[in-house]
Amino acid sequence: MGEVDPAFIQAIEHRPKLKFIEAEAIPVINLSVSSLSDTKEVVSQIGNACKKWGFFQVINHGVPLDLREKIEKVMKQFYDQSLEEKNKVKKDEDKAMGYHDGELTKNVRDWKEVFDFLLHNPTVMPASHELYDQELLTWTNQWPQKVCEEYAKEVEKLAYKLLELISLSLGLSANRLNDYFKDQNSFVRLNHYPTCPFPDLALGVGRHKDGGALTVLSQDDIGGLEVKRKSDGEWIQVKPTPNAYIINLGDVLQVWSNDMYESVEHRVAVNSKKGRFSIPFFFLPSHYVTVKPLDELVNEQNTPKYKEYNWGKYLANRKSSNYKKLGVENIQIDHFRV
Ligand SMILES: O=C(O)CCC(=O)C(=O)O
Ligand SMILES: [Fe+2]
Repeated sequence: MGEVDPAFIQAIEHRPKLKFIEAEAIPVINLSVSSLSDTKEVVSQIGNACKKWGFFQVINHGVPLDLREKIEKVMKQFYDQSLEEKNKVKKDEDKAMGYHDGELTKNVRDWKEVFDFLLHNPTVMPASHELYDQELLTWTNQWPQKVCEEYAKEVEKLAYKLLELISLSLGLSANRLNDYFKDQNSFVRLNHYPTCPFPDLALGVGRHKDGGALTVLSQDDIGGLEVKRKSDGEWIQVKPTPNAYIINLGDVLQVWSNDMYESVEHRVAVNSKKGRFSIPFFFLPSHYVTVKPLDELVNEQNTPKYKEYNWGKYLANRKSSNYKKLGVENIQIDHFRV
């Protein structure tokens, strides 16, 4: 990744900013509750953060710190290997999970390398994104490491806790959304953003919205994640908070909530001095789930704003654009707007 390869260059309007305005920080929410009134307060903070930002951070989240440190160590060891070694567990159009260093976001290459692994190994998925094709297949993990499995299970617990709090914040019962995750496609990504000689031209991950329900992200102390502020479209840095998790809502929650909450655009800036690591857990429904605005949240005045769609097909469609440069934009939730 040494030379200035034009494949990495962002269009001028999407290049990272060199100067940031002083901005109000993304809310930090303390999840440790000891009473019903504490829970109510947390639910209200989460609801407000979901409406205002689509992003928040959580502390006292219950994921053991030593496990997080262990997976960070394993991740660094993995990326320290030669490209030849890493390519032994490469993912491609047939193998959905594994290593890759050539992913694209919106047809521009990202300055990053990734390693993906499933929470549930194996996981059932549609064989293709074509709606007529009913064939299913299984996704499986490569390079299984015990610590990866343990970490994913702990973050899954946090994801359910957040799902329940979000559900309450929408005025629903705590477990209203849980059944959609019975055979979930959730996976963890180990992101490495190497130092970049032209950080003013490239991005670690180009602007995008996460397609799933929720993302539970651990970042190191380098910084680089930027969120598009809903009020004015400014890019705001998410300053690292030690041991916190960053939570953002994905397209599925936007649709379920019928736009009460939105999946907000974000991107990752890189830098020329230090590499950065981050670990998102993408909390994704089961492949057969039909995503549509929840019946409880629509009525005659507030009619459904989205057509229903099949989650597995949506995911398969997104995956198919990760490596190939397409002549068209890849699938976006706005394509399902009524
Ligand atoms: O590395 C980060 O901070 C965010 C990564 C991200 O947005 C993603 O992988 O979807
Ligand atoms: Fe993302």
